[in-house]
Amino acid sequence: MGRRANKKQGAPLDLDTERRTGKNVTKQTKFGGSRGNKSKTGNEKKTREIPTAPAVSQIELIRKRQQNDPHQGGAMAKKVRTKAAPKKPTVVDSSSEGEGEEEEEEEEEGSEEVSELDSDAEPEPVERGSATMLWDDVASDDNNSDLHDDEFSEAAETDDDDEEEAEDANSESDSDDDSDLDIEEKSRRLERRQARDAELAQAELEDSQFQTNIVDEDEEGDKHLLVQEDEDGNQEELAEDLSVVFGRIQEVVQILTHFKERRDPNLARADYLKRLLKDMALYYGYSQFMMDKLFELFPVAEAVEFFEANEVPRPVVIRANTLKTRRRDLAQALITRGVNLEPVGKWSKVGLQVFESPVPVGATPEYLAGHYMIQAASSFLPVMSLAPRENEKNLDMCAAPGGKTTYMAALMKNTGLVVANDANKDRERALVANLHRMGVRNSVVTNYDGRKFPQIMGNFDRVLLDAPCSGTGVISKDPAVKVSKTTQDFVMLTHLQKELVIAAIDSTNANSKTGGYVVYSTCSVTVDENEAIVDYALRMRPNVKLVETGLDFGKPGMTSFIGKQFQPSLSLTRRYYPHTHNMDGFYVAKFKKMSNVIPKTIKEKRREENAKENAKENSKGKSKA
Ligand SMILES: C[S@@+](CC[C@H](N)C(=O)[O-])C[C@H]1O[C@@H](n2cnc3c(N)ncnc32)[C@H](O)[C@@H]1O
Repeated sequence: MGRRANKKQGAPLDLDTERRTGKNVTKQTKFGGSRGNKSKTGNEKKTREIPTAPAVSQIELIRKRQQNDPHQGGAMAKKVRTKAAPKKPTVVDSSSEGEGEEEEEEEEEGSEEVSELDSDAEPEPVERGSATMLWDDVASDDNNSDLHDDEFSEAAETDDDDEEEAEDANSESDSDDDSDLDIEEKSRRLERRQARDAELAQAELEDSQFQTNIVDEDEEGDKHLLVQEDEDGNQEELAEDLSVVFGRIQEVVQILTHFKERRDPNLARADYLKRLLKDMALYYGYSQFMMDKLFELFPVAEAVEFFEANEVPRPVVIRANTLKTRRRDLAQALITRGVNLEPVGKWSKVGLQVFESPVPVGATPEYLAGHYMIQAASSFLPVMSLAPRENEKNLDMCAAPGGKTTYMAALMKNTGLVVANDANKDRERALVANLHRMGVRNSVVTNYDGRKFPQIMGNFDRVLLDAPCSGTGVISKDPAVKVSKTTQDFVMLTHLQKELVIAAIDSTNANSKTGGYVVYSTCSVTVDENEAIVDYALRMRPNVKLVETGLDFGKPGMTSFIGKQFQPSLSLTRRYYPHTHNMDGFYVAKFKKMSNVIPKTIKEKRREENAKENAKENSKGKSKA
């Protein structure tokens, strides 16, 4: 305890410190910090060093392998990706919230299976990255594995030529015997050469469009854009060296950051951005839709930091259950078991960050006795903002599996009432189990659609709406978000979020002596699920206003975004990011309800005025007639 001096204020231990100390729960992925470093060293030269011919031959060899053995070919493609994908963390716990965590462990096994390229036998990959490794893979089939990197490329380059020369020699010696065959053979060879030349020319053309200022433009043979079409006409970039892609990402980021000085005058900003977004989607494994959507939230350089941070697991944090223990006592008990931990930050009196544990954190006697909840640090924030008080009647509208309900109950010291509602019965099993384990006695579990709540039960002192969301803040936990979300998902989710926030406001009692507050939160970083929803609520319910969240860190909410203008008070809301706060991406907004009367919205007023006007016009018309 107390060994760590260099912490980011407020947030759990920052990534750099963890890298330095090597202590963690947030194990470094090969491509986390080290990925950047590797690419930095290799980057400046790499684009010049990788010669064209081997790269193209490489694709041919892969194709040959795919033709010979489809499974092998598929595995190869996966291997390249696996190399780029971060390794999953070894999970040290399995809480009742831990379904996902089990999956993580399984995924880790899965990724090990295809991850031959990560094995100990891997040659020094730095200079040529996975292109070299692919070569290695191919070369090893030919018992050439003892060649070093440069030899790989040269050998590869000459292999084809040698083959052709040998073919030439053979066919020449045969020519005396059979000149017809000779002509046919020569024409076939010519065709093969032409095809190869065309491929080279195509690669050169594509690449030349993205010569950057950093790369020596006099250098030729800089062929790292190996985009091809597969049989279905899809762009296939699997054979591209991902470390080269990363190098190019860094170059383009540099250019975009110092655009005037470094740009190629023939290329517009939009050209660089298009290339960057495509490269980042490929490198980090996002659908283009999700990459575009998340990228637009940040300035260019910060966007890269965000996507990098999503490749690194967040710290494991536990919350001491003050209904049963004190944080100090809990820490002592766990330290006795060999758990390495310390307070999560000055901002919380109940959080502990776990660095190492010889036992699964979700199976200690203290866990089973309900002395703590395994809970992401970001997940403390909406409850802290809600600040429920003793003897209040409060609602947790979307409560399962209960991380926040149990915290609310603890802050209320098991007094008053917490209605813990969720629309999903299955998820409520975990909620009920957690309430029991944590010794919560002031809660009632309900199973309603939150949108119906004002008709079912109202007059709450405080309402927490931890809304269902796309999960773009928790990509390190659930990488499926990178590819699984579509425009339609966002349309449906934001519609639901709007209805829920209105229901949450309408369920709150503005005349509450102690409260009258609503907290809206999501584990997403998109503006449409956050500021846009809160702005909608302010417009539809002028009887609420935004107030300070009471959280002393976090970035202010956005007041405008890509042509959309939000109310200025949106800056009172708070955003949290993995790359800034080393916690899951999160959003918190706090409303104070001023009146139980819902004033008419501007639209409604206009509609009424129009209706009156129309009625007048109609009656005038009738009297004339
Ligand atoms: C972000 S999770 C809540 C996490 C929870 N607050 C916690 O801290 O453990 C969102 C929850 O909303 C629930 N949900 C989705 N649609 C709902 C609706 N219309 N009404 C009520 N709950 C809903 C989901 O079942 C899910 O459990």
